[in-house]
Amino acid sequence: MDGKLYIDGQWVDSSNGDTLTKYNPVTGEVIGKFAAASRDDVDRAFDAAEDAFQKWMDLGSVERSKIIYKAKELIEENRKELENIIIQENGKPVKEAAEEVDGVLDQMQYYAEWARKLNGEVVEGTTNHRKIFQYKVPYGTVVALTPWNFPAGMVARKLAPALLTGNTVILKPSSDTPGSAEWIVKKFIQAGVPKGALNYITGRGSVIGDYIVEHKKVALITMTGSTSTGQRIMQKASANMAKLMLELGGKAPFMVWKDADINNALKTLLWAKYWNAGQSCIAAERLYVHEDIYDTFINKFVELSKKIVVGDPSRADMGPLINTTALKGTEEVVEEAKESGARILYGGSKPDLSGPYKNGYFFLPTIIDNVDQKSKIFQEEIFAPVIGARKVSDVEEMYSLANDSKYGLASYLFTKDPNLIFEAAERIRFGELYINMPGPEASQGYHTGFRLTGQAGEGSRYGILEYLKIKNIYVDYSGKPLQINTVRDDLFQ
Ligand SMILES: NC(=O)C1=CN([C@@H]2O[C@H](COP(=O)(O)OP(=O)(O)OC[C@H]3O[C@@H](n4cnc5c(N)ncnc54)[C@H](OP(=O)(O)O)[C@@H]3O)[C@@H](O)[C@H]2O)C=CC1
Ligand SMILES: O=C(O)[C@H](O)CO
Repeated sequence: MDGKLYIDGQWVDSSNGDTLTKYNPVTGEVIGKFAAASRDDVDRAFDAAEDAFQKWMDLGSVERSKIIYKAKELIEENRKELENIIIQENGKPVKEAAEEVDGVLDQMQYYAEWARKLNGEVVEGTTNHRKIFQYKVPYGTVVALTPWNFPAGMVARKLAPALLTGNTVILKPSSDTPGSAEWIVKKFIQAGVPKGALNYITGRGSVIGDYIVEHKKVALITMTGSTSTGQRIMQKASANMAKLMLELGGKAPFMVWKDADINNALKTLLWAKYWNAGQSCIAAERLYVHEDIYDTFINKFVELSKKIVVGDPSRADMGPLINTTALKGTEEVVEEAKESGARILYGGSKPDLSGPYKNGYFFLPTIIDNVDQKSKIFQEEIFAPVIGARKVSDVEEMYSLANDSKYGLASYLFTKDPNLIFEAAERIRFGELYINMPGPEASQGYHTGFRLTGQAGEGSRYGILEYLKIKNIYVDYSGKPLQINTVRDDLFQ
């Protein structure tokens, strides 16, 4: 990581020389420093994005897609470098880092394929010689704010569609993971994105974030992160009525009915809970199991969770939490659960690791039983390898508990009953329901949520259309004198 900003085609330090420090979550050691952008840097990035817009839009989607395909090729050729950065700055185990890069490539391919397929419509006007041309046009300058949990995947998911559709971009990644974003930006530049069309700035959201999202030149803000930050962005963005795409918190219910294929359900739960150490917006956060199979299912889940290997990324099944704040927050939630009478069936603390991993931000897989539906464990996004469990006895109870959440992104159901499958599809109020299968969301699916999970969505035709506005051009080509009822014709005689 060079730790510089990329503004108007130049790699530069922050104009006031300020920097931030990045730590390795596996060892707690310093990885390096990176620039903390000033307001002046932000202004210059917006000016550059605005200046580059017309030319970038005029290039056309086919030429823009060639650049995205090229960037994809460059990422693929050098993918090990990106995997290593993800491992170092996020702490992901080797296999998860490789999987994330697969996802990056898939998204680049998917979005590039949309070139020349995003056409507007010609609509009939009030007479046969009048038409309304509904153009699909880019918004202008897109601000992309990305999180640390998928530090490369989220960057690709925002850059590729924003650029393909002809918008110019200012990317600001999480201060916990600037390295992956910087590396990907370099590949886009190498692939031919012209100066100003893509700008990259770093700096603490709490310091520079308001200034960015309130900026008078922002047209669209796409952000993935916490609901509280999303709400703040929404307030601030109202200053300029920027279009918002906000992918925020989740609290996925994982429902296991009495007729479920237990092994498939357990395998999926191991993934849905421990993938990225529970730090994903689609992570299983609440386990509702039918009473007839509850004890068997939970006991097996505890036994399997004990076998999850943490520590050395080259052999671990699960990595650490992202930083000390996340670790402390998780410890507090578990303590609170204990005090409220819940039972810790397994985990509940840091693992006992030695050597370089001793100071890493690891937390054991943690399963908590006897959890009250109204408790923090069942209501707040925990974002850690911690899950609360509860018995259910009938379907109404299951739907009502599952839907009882302020978040509404992903949900899971395991059953062999076709009636239950179709009924759940109607009754579950979540943007995604995974039935008898694991996630994550596909590039061709629309990743969106109900309630406090946010606004708009990403992926699929619906997601890419979020980056385009509809402009209406009304034309009369009859060549005849106009008849306007409220304007007297005799004025023209
Ligand atoms: N839905 C999801 O996938 C994610 C959910 N989360 C949830 O959020 C919690 C906290 O994580 P955290 O990293 O603090 O998430 P944030 O929501 O604070 O950060 C997400 C992104 O927004 C930026 N940001 C922060 N504050 C502002 C602001 N005022 N204006 C503009 N941009 C801002 C961040 O930059 P910076 O890093 O510099 O603050 C980062 O790039 C997690 O524990 C988890 O519960 C987090 C990440 C992803
Ligand atoms: O935000 C997330 O956590 C990703 O979309 C993975 O599902």
